Amino acid sequence: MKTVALIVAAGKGERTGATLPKQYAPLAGRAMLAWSHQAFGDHPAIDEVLVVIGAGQEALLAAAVPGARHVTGGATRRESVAAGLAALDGADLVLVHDAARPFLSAAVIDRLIAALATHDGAVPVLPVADTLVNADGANVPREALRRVQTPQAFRFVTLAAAHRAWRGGEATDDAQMVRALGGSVALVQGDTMLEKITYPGDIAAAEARLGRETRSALGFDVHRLADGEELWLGGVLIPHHQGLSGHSDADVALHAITDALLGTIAAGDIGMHFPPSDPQWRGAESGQFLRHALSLVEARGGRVTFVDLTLMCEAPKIGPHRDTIRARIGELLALPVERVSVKATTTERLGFTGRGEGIAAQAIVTVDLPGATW
Ligand SMILES: Nc1ccn([C@@H]2O[C@H](COP(=O)(O)OP(=O)(O)OP(=O)(O)O)[C@@H](O)[C@H]2O)c(=O)n1
Ligand SMILES: C[C@](O)(CO)[C@H](O)COP(=O)(O)O
Repeated sequence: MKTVALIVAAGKGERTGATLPKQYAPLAGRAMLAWSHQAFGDHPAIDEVLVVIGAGQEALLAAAVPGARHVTGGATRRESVAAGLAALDGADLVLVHDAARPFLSAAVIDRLIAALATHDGAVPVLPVADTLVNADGANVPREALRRVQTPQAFRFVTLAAAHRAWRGGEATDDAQMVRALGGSVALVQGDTMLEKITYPGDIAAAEARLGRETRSALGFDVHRLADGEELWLGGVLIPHHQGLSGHSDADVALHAITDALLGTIAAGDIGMHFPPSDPQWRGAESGQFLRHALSLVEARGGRVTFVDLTLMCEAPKIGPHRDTIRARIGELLALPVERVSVKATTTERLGFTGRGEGIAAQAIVTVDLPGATW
């Protein structure tokens, strides 16, 4: 069973009033399209994601979702879906989704796919919460009405046939075409997070719906002191009769901060991203590891708000270098120096640090991230 997600992103987004098509506009730190693309990409039941873009939008797509598979769409949403379907070969199920509905949860995808066991199609819907009137002001009973969202899931052959057979003008969604051909379409529970971004102010409202969360994570590292090595701490070369040896320039402080930063987004550790076995990292400047971790956090719409570093050693004395180290860490993280704390302690001559065999570092990094959990 092959299940494909088709994201239609060929619109102009004219109702937002902005010149940049809305699907490429930044939303909580990344392009709107990237949110649903990742939601599909992360879902175990989705085998492939195809994006339908507007003519000439290749560069915008490459910046939003590097490497995304794509095809060029048409002048209307219906034509864009048809272009996407024509580009698919061998799909069993297809989920057609608006790039303009960025916050797609795995639960919605699950409900849609489950409903296809008994129906030709399935759409997520929400009840109407407002009192409704028609344009003349007469009340319209709302109990029987639902608001229809996307993704809309179908058996591929049914949707392709519905598009081929459609003669009814501009359909506003795909489910009505399938119903017109006699297909059954299940209504499953939608999600308020899936609201479509259409008008000015909708992006700000979506970001507010998403909220923000604060996360803190810990990093810890140790390196051995050795003769004939340079001593780099926090990106600063410290004059000392010994230096640290090990991975890269063995800057134990930057390694601890890098691990903490990776920890805030559960992105593994420094060794995973920069394997010590890889000769290109021998003697390398550790600031680049920290900047890489920062770029991963920023790609998720996160920003660092505070760093607290503790160095554990008998010597050298850290006090005279504290402010230089703080300034360098602040520079690497684009963080005001007031948001970088550097502390040092001896271990009372106990253990390997106490015997002067090595230096240990511990860091806690706090970040502010979009509140999404998918
Ligand atoms: N020719 C079109 C028109 C729309 N869409 C996509 O269909 C979805 C829903 O359409 P809508 O919200 O109406 O987007 P736009 O057409 O871009 O908006 P506007 O009408 O304000 O220009 C969007 O993801 C949009 O990119 C598309 O792929 N091809
Ligand atoms: C497909 C859709 O999102 C379902 O609600 C909606 O019909 C798209 O409408 P638009 O006028 O193209 O924004």
